Amino acid sequence: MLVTGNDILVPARAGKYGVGAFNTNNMEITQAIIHTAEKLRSPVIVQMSEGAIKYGGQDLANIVIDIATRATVPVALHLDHGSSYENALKAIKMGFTSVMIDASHHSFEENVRETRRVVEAAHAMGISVESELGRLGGIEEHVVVDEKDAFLTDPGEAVQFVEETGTDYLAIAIGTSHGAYKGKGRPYIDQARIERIGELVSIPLVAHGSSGVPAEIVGRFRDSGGEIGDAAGIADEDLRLACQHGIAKVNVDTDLRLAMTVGVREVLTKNPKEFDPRKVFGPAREVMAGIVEHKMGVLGSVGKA
Ligand SMILES: O=C(COP(=O)(O)O)N(O)CCCCO
Ligand code: NA
Ligand SMILES: [Zn+2]
Repeated sequence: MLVTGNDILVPARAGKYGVGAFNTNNMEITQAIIHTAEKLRSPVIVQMSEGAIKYGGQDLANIVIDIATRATVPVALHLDHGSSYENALKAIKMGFTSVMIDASHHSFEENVRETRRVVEAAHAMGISVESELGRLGGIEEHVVVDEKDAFLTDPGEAVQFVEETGTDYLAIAIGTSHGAYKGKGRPYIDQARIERIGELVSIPLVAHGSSGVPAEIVGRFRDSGGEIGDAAGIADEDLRLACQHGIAKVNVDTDLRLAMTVGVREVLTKNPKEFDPRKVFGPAREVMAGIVEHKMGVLGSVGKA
């Protein structure tokens, strides 16, 4: 059934488990996400970035809304990294049940102002809101402490931000970063900081940049002709621990992008004569479903629907 982000994330925070928020750009990705959620009896968030809305528009949103509405587990459709009040409202008009206003690159005051505007409008329409405080960005080991503080979310500021905006859930900067190159070896996650913020702030917390970039998928990507450098993602153990301390929404896009590409490359390189789209995108759907299944196991959302 199609529900709001709060319907999924408030129980997740209370139950100390995480819920995957997976980005989609087409039907097969959406099916891999929602069908796997149904198979595992897990709630799930399907999210579209502004780029995905540009790419698939209302056509894609309708595919997600239709599959989510008929699903036997709770599914929310979320606007990822909404860049303006106008875009957040447009998404709500398109049928989104959760929206992010990402004003984290502005000053604290400007972020509060912009976020509060979206919260008031979204709440008037029964839609829940994600906002962000802190600078997302991989923290290399060599970064000295005060530079880390300049990037990562300050617990005291988080309390003030939540009070002043009424945001429903909060994306915090804890060392993760977007993409396949999150740091050398095991990327640094500031668990103490998550724990501190989780103690002070009771709303669900959001971890962006949480793809694991699993070595097995990276290996298959290279073996099927893909080119990728020294890729590294967030360790499963770090994610599991973060969900014990208040992280409830866990954003994953890169892992699905890699999985889809591996599925397609493996078919096309092994069967050069193949040109049936079902034989190309079907296997890709299976690889993505495997990624979704693994992630739900790590986050502890299996059986929670
Ligand atoms: O936080 C994330 C996902 O992060 P990741 O790149 O680790 O999958 N997102 O918000 C998805 C859009 C960013 C482009 O990947
Ligand atoms: Na941001
Ligand atoms: Zn993100």
